[in-house]
Amino acid sequence: MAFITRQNIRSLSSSAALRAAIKHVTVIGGGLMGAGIAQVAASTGHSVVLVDTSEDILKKSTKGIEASLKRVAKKKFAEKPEDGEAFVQKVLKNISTSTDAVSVVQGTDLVVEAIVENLKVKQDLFGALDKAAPEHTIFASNTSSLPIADIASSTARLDRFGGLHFFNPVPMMKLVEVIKAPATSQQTFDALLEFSKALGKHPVSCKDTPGFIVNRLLVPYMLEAVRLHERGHGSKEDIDVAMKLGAGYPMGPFELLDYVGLDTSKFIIDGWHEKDPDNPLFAPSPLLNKLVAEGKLGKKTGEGFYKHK
Ligand SMILES: CCCCCCCCCCCCC[C@H](O)CC(=O)SCCNC(=O)CCNC(=O)[C@H](O)C(C)(C)COP(=O)(O)OP(=O)(O)OC[C@H]1O[C@@H](n2cnc3c(N)ncnc32)[C@H](O)[C@@H]1OP(=O)(O)O
Ligand SMILES: NC(=O)c1ccc[n+]([C@@H]2O[C@H](COP(=O)([O-])OP(=O)(O)OC[C@H]3O[C@@H](n4cnc5c(N)ncnc54)[C@H](O)[C@@H]3O)[C@@H](O)[C@H]2O)c1
Repeated sequence: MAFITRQNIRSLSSSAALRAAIKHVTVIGGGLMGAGIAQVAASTGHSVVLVDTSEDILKKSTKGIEASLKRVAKKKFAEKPEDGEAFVQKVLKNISTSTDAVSVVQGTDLVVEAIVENLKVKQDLFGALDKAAPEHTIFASNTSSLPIADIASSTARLDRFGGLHFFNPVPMMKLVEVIKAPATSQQTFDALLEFSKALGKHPVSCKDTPGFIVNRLLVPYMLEAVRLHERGHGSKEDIDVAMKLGAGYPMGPFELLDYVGLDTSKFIIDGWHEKDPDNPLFAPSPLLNKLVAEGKLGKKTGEGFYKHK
């Protein structure tokens, strides 16, 4: 049985206030991840502004969100398709779009950044947003591989900055890694945990260490798969089948690389190579570099390791 103390009441009311606080969410980057995060936040009753660099990209993001919502609705409202259509329209109404991040963050409780995996670009973005966003606004990055503390260093709100690492495809994947950097306040961390739960996700707590939990284990595995293939010790098809049928993974490593995006994969591996140049695991992959140079970025461009419809 828990005793009610003044401190308990204070922390209960502050966590209730935090829960109530995150209503307006700005998602920056309308690509694979940002569109998914915006969709899930809007589906759970948040008011969302999705930001990208052009109207054309935002139109594509909105079309993708609508298609994904229709897949969700088809399952959820199998018996009553008209309720499914109403659900799709209601969720879409919760999302607006903009190309002006600085002006939209003026009315937001939480910024979730999901732009290109490049430290300088992320720092520049957050540096500009920091000057425009209200005091209470929490900043979070969906980075796969960069230290949260390094991204946050371009702002003056280190205590209100954390990591929210979602998984692809966001509407289907239940996990969110919530990252507490050394300067992230407990209140911010709790608010991010609560927000993840409000999205219907399962949060796990992570320290700000390379790759957090999942990518610390997943990236070396993916790297070894590419090396195995480059050494001529297995075709990509056989490696994929082996990991699906032998290890029970839903996708093989080459299918997953195409799904994640080869550009994003290259950013991750190049960044780790730059930090740890003597580690042979992180050495550049001629095969990956060739595909990226040819614009074959995986599922999103129609071709990567495989051709996609
Ligand atoms: C040497 C140099 C090499 C470089 C290496 C560098 C490595 C770097 C790589 C690290 C990348 C890290 C990236 C990131 O930080 C972390 C990640 O996100 S890792 C990715 C995690 N994701 C996965 O592992 C996904 C695995 N796949 C799956 O779980 C499934 O395949 C799937 C995607 C859910 C799809 O399921 P399938 O059964 O295969 O296919 P279906 O099409 O039948 O779908 C099933 C079911 O799901 C519904 N659905 C699927 N997608 C969506 C969607 N986007 N929106 C809505 N609904 C969706 C679909 O409708 C089906 O529903 P049903 O018909 O069953 O009712
Ligand atoms: N792809 C994955 O599986 C995956 C999974 C988890 C995390 N992540 C991380 O999420 C982030 C985004 O990855 P993604 O796969 O969605 O990339 P993506 O290339 O699909 O989308 C990135 C989007 O950001 C936009 N953008 C770039 N700079 C911008 C800026 N300054 N302002 C506004 N928009 C900008 C681009 O136009 C693009 O639409 C990366 O940090 C990545 O590491 C990716």
